[in-house]
Amino acid sequence: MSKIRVYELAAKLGLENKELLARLKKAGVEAKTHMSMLDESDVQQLEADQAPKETEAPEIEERRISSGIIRRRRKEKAPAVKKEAKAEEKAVQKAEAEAEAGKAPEVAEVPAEKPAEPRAVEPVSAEAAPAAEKPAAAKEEPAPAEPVAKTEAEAEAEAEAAKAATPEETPAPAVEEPAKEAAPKTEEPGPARIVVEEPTKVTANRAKILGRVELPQSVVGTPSAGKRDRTGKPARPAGGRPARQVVTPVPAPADLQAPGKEGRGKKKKKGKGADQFADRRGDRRSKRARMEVFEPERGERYRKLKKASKQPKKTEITVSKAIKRKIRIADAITVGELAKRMGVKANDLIRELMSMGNMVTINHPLDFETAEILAAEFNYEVENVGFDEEAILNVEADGSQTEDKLEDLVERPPVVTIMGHVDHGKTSLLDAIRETNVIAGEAGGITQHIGAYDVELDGRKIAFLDTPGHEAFTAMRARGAKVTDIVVLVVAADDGVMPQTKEAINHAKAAGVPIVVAVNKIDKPGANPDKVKQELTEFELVPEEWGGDTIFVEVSAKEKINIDGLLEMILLQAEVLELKANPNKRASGAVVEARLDRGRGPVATVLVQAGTLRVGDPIVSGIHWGRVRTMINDRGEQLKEAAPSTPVEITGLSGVPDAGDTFHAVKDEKSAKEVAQHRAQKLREAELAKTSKISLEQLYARIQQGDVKELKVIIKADVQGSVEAVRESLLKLSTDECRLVVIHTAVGGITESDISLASASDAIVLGFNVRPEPKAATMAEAEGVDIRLYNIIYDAVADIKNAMEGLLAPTMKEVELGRVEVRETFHISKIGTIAGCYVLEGKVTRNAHVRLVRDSVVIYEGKLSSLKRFKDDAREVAAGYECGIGLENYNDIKVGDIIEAFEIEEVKTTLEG
Ligand SMILES: Nc1nc2c(ncn2[C@@H]2O[C@H](COP(=O)(O)OP(=O)(O)OP(=O)(O)O)[C@@H](O)[C@H]2O)c(=O)[nH]1
Repeated sequence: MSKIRVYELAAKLGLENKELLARLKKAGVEAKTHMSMLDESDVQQLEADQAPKETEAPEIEERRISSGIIRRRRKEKAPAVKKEAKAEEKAVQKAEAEAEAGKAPEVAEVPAEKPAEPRAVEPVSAEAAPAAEKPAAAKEEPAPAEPVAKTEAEAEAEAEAAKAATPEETPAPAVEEPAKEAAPKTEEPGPARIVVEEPTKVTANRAKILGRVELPQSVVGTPSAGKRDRTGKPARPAGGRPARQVVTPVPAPADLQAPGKEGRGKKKKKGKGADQFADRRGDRRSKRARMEVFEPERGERYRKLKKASKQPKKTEITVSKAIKRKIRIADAITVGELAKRMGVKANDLIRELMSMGNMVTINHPLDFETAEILAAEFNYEVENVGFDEEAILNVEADGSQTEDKLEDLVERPPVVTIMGHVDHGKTSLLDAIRETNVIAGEAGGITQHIGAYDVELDGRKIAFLDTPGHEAFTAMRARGAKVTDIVVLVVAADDGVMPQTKEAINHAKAAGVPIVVAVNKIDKPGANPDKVKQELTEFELVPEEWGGDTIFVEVSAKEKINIDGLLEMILLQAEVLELKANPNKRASGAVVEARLDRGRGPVATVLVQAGTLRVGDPIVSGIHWGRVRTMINDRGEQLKEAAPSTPVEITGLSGVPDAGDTFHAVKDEKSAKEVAQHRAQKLREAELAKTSKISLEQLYARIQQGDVKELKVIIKADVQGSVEAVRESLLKLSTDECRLVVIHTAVGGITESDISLASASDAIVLGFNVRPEPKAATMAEAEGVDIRLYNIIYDAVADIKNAMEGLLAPTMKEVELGRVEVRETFHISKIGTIAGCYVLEGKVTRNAHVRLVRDSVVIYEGKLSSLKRFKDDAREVAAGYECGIGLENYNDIKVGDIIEAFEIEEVKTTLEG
């Protein structure tokens, strides 16, 4: 090498340009910048200058920590490296001393470098190795690339310390392994894999060297030291410096830890969170590294443990605490939700429910009781935290008023509904009453038709509901309102008892409301009140003069004859009923009718049944709530308050409630809103649940549960004879467990009125050779009313008997295909009558079963003999098309008849509720 630039040399020596420049300057070599050129002589001069200093440089602070452990701290940076190296030699020194002889020449080659020059670590020490072995028996494996301190002087100087240290070191064979690893690494550093510290000599003892890795850390305590620590690798020269191959006597663990702590402390001060973590991580790693070095067994254990902890845990079946086994539900819960809360499979719940006789799906809502029983099976408890509406409304659980103290009760006017057959004079009678008995002192108010009104007779009031007819009456009852105290049954004296008269009687009886009979139109020439009385005895309405207890009043609505007499009798009946209410509490009652007024918003006519309603009262009705804004009566008078049995029209509700909804005045608007919202929620749930009314399928289960003590039946048939025959047969089926009660019978198709009665009374409807009117069928479906249609009385009786015994066989269910109207008929000789039809809805198929219905009565049931579209045979004809239909063996088809097409499907009886 002839010439070299400063930076090249610096790189070669692993020094900073600056540092090298400084050294050069010191050595008297002129070099200005890193680009300056140096001669060989310059370099030698530099080396010469450095060499002697080396020996002095090492300045080590030594402290004996415990027997055999000496902590050394380097005081200066650069030179320290060498010092340590030398200092550490202890273990080696002897070896060195001897080895020197052999080594010297080698080292001599590079004497100039010694001053601090790193040296390419080459397979140098082949020779050194054996030498090293000698001194420290424990230290085998002379590191080939080992840099070693060589200077004799040093070696000697340290010999002493070394001796002291050796005994300790030797016994640590574990150190050897890491040492091996360390070795190659030392080679890597720096561009010029230099390592050797000049003054030192090659030592064999590199096994320990590995451990030394720690020492520099402790000594330097710089961040870079921390890093080294973390990787667990041997020290790497920071900034490209050669690693210091320092052999320390066995580093004391305490000593080792200290630097780590220090480092951490420093970082904390810097306040760098991320660093802290990194540091901690590093610390942990170094700890492990140490563990591996010093406690291999423990390290192994640690690894195993770690491995074990990573393995996925096996699922353990745990039994939750008692408190967790309590499920809080609000009134109802679906099967799926309950399963989820209990942490069991929904299928298991469904299986359990099936074993309890309930066929349900995952979305089936369970009421509190069922949920409670079910949960108990799984060791869970169910708590009903449902919204306590009753408490807010101050009513009993069944919706009735809470018991008032006797002294609080005062007499209240009766509430009357007028019923009767069409045209028997209901409206006329209502008008007559109203006109003749206006409340005294009325100051010319304009009559308002608010759906109810009250009249006064001798200071005693009577409230009349303005919507005559049993349909409205029962509709209200079906909604839960028990409004009417007395039914006035209007029967035209010239007409007598008619079908609707009968219906009205049955509806009133089903509601348990007493009847006052008004025999109307007595002014008519053909009037025969006695005939009416006679006819009514059939219905257990026997006049008092004939020994019965029914009040009969003969009136003429048209001529206003005996209207007061009727009122008198109504009041008399009311007295018997001892109608009382407590006016001194928050009002409650029923909605008689309601509508949306363009100007005033929702308007409702309510009948106060208890308490006193005042303007400004917060109220809730159905799913609506609000505050009473205005209150008027049927005479258009503004009222401030309304006492029991007063019908008033109010505004202020948030929406239009339904007729028959109850209303309650509550403490404040907030409560009103809460109740309304809760009801809306329940309504949605009910929609989902669609709990049906009683049906034959569930009759047995319900009898068993004690739910059903009597089965109410409505019988409709094509002829009176059938009605009677069925009634007789059914009544004989009554048992101790379940009594059969026929609440209504009539000839004719099944009407909406029948369905509404069945719905209100939880009855089933039996039809013999009759069909439900289309609207009635829809209503029955909506209300969940069970309609059973038969052709043969025996079948009906057998079905009910079996149902009561839980033996209801699979039943044949009709699947309706379509309805066809007969619009024309043609008689074709030899073939018979062909009906020209129009398919109203659904479809009719060639193989369908059909039923010919005339006025809701089944005239024929059988099969089609032909189905044609124009002249062609058709397999099916859909709604909106015309077709020609012939019926098998039946020709008496008439225009206006309805042909119902259906298929028969067998349905297994289920116990699903
Ligand atoms: N002669 C006579 N006719 C009466 C009497 N009451 C009602 N009418 C007549 O009977 C017919 C029917 O009377 P409404 O009051 O409409 O009978 P309704 O029962 O209300 O009839 P619907 O509303 O159709 O159910 C009317 O033409 C009345 O004028 C009465 O006391 N005497």
